[in-house]
Amino acid sequence: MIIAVDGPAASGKGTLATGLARHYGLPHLDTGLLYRAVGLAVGEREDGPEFERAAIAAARALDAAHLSDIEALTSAETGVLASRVAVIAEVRAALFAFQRDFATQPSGAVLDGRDIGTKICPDADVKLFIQADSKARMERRAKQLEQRGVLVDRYALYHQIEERDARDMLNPHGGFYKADDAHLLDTTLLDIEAALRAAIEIVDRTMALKAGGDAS
Ligand SMILES: Nc1ncnc2c1ncn2[C@@H]1O[C@H](COP(=O)(O)OP(=O)(O)O)[C@@H](O)[C@H]1O
Ligand SMILES: Nc1ccn([C@@H]2O[C@H](COP(=O)(O)OP(=O)(O)O)[C@@H](O)[C@H]2O)c(=O)n1
Repeated sequence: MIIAVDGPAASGKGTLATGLARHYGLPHLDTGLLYRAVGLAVGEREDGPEFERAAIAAARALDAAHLSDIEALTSAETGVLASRVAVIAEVRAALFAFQRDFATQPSGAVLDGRDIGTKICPDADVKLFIQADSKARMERRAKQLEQRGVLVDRYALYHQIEERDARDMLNPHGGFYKADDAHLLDTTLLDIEAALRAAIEIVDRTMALKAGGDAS
């Protein structure tokens, strides 16, 4: 079984993907980490040919060693860098095979990101599109960073998230929209347990329908 989980920044897709992977005993790939690793490798530079060249080279050279510094990878600044490298078609192409191979391993898999249901796994068995209102998402991300001891400027964080969401939605190579066959799950009013229960229900119902069973 392949489960695709997409959604905007801090909507809770990683938390849900982790929970679904645990529930169904599937491996999980957080594809945002790949873009973050490329962004981190390039570092702060102005947009332009040099930035593009460095990003493409970093994407082609990416390996597991680049995914270990979780603190640097998950910072809000690295998130913005990730969204800047993510608009480069060659970067997305360089990361495609790794994601596709992960998705199609015999065990099945859960992947979360922006384009899993549209581009990486249009054939996924179950697609979830996670949504939550932007204030809730900012507050969740702020708390997540504060728990790690990061000093958070909520005003700046809100704008970083908005900037990133806008870039992702307009990304001509990104595929960041809800696939027609994706199930929308709004987690604004759900805590983590309730959101996971709802996601499991969707997966079970979808798989039962596929098997020709009656899930009602
Ligand atoms: N339904 C929820 N209610 C409250 N907090 C949540 C919920 N889902 C996730 N979180 C918290 O919000 C933060 C961001 O969640 P995460 O799964 O990393 O988002 P994403 O992968 O979409 O960026 C984490 O600290 C997580 O524990
Ligand atoms: N499948 C993916 C995953 C991430 N990304 C890009 O990488 C950035 C960081 O993704 P992420 O999933 O780690 O970010 P959060 O939603 O966790 O904040 C996104 O803002 C996108 O620009 C992408 O283009 N495609």
